[in-house]
Amino acid sequence: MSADQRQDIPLTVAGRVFSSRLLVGTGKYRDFDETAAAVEASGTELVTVAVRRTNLGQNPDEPNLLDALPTSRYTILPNTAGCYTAKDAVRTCKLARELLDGHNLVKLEVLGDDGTLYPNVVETLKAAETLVNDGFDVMVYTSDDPIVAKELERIGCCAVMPLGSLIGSGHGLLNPATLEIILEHAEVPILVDAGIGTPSDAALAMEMGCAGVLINSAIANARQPVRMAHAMKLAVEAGREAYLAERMPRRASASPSSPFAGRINA
Ligand SMILES: CC(=O)[C@@H](O)[C@H](O)COP(=O)(O)O
Repeated sequence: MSADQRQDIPLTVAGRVFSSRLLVGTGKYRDFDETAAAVEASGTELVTVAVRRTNLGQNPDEPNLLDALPTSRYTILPNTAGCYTAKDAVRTCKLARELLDGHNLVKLEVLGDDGTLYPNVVETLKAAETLVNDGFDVMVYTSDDPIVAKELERIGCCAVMPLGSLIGSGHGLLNPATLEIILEHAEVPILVDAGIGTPSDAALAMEMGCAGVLINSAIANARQPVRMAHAMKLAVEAGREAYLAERMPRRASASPSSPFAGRINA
């Protein structure tokens, strides 16, 4: 391997090493059995859970997601879905830390409104700073603004997660140009979070050099979620391989597959 070839180092987030680059959300499934089957088929090791919507032991009389997704097998990534202020998001992360015995890896998302679920970057920056200062390892959902992404990195977030498109929209990567700028300047892992609709979207994000992708709706809302989870696994792996292999250059003109020189009867 020549020195300038891309190296296949595993995904590392805040010192934790993961062999899968696919992160999976746990909302929108029919029940915990379907969640567990899809999560298994995805090959993920990192599963995100909305603390405000999912029972992780807060309600002892109801089914606990951690029985379906044991922490011995999966790293749980509590997220602050449903929080619209920095204050709420920080409180939710502290609750998660208590429920999960001091676990400090969280996914911060502070939303702007119900209609778009677009991140409120002002509140996100505030919450990120508070959480980092309080010892949390913060993976942060944000807009695809390169300046905001860099600022979140400066604050000390361990991974930055720009949206591909709106949460649950399935529109894929609507703005690859800004994602490219974020990737060019990043010194922490960049993972696309939200909007992936189909495996080709996930593969494209990986081909561009994203460290991983987080997918919920495209798997849970597929007609066959378990099958789609497997398809997403393959797409993320293929996209990563393509990134490492480095694609051919795009050319303005045609280039014959077999050379003209030495043609029979030329
Ligand atoms: C599950 C999660 O944490 C969210 O960030 C979001 O739901 C992911 O987006 P999609 O549902 O569009 O994949």
